[in-house]
Amino acid sequence: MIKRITIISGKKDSPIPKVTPEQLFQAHPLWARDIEHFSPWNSEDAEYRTYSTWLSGARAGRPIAICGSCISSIDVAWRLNALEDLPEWGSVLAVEQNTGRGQVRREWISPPGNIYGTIKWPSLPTGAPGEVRPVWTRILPLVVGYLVCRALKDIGIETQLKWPNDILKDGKKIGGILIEERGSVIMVGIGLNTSSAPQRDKLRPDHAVTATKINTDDMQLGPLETWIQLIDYFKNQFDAIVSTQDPEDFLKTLADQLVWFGEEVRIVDGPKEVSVGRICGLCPDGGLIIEKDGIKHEVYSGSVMPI
Ligand SMILES: O=C(O)CCCC[C@@H]1SC[C@@H]2NC(=O)N[C@@H]21
Repeated sequence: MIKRITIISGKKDSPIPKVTPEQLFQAHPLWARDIEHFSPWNSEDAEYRTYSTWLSGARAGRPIAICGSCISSIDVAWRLNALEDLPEWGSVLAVEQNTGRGQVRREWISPPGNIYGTIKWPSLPTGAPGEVRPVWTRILPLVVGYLVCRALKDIGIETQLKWPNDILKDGKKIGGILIEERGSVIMVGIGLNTSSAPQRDKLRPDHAVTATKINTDDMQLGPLETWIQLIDYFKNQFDAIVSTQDPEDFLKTLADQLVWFGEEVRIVDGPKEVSVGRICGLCPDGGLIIEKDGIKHEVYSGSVMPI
C-alpha cells in the first residue's frame, strides 16, 4: 500500500467494496467535508492489484485505506494484510459497516458519519524469557483504551475509560475497541460514535450503558481528519510508553483513571461471588480488582455497570 491516504475500490469479485470519492462525498456531510479537505483524489490502477485506488493530494504520517460500505473494517484490514498490503500502523477506515462487530460478536451499529477504523498494531516487545504472550499484548485492550481517551483529550474531548476498553463521555458510551489476533498479527478495531449513537432499545438491557455521540453544535469531528490525528497520537505515545515504562507501573497509573474508580459498581455476568463491589485497582495482567466485604477479587469477565 502506498504510504498515503487512499480510497480503495475492489475490482470484480473482490470482497473490498467498489466505491468512488463522489460516493463517499454523498455518504454524509462530514465525509463530504473530509473528501473536499483531502482533495484532489487522483485515480490509479495497477493491474496486479485486486482493487484500484484514489490517492489523496494530501499526505498522512501513516498509510490509511478508506473503504466504502463494507462488512467490517477489521475484515478489510485482514484482507489487505493477506495481500501483504498493510504495514504496521497502516489502517483501514470504513465509511459504513454492514456487519460491524463488537465484543463477543455483538452487533456494532455502523451508519455513515462515525469512525470505524482498524489499525495493524506493531509487534510488541517480548516480556520475560519464555513468556508465551508478551505482557503488553495481554494488557493491550487497556493500553488502547487509555490511548483513545488521551488522544481525544488532546482534541479537546474529556472521556473516561470503563474497564476493560469502553470509552465513555459523561458516563455514556461513545466508543469501543475490538482486538483480533491471528498468529503474530494484531488488528485493533476502534469504533467512535462521532455523529450518531444507537438508541437505548438497540442496546442489551441491563448490560450496556446508554450510548451518546461526541459531536456537538460547536464541535464537528470529521471521520477522516480525526482518524489521522488518532493514529499519529497512538504511534507516538505507544512507542513512548513501551520504551520508557514498565507494564506494571503503567497499570498502576491507569487504574485510578478508570471510570468509577473507588466507587461501588455492579459486575454483570462476572464471577458469581462479586456481583457488587468497589473498584480498587488492576492486576498486573489487566484484571480488575474488586473489593467486597474486605476481600479483594480479581475479575476477568463481565460488564462493569454503575449502581
Ligand atoms: O465495544 C465494543 O463492543 C467494541 C466495538 C468495536 C467496533 C469497531 S468499529 C471498527 C471495527 N470493525 C468492527 O466490526 N468492529 C470494530
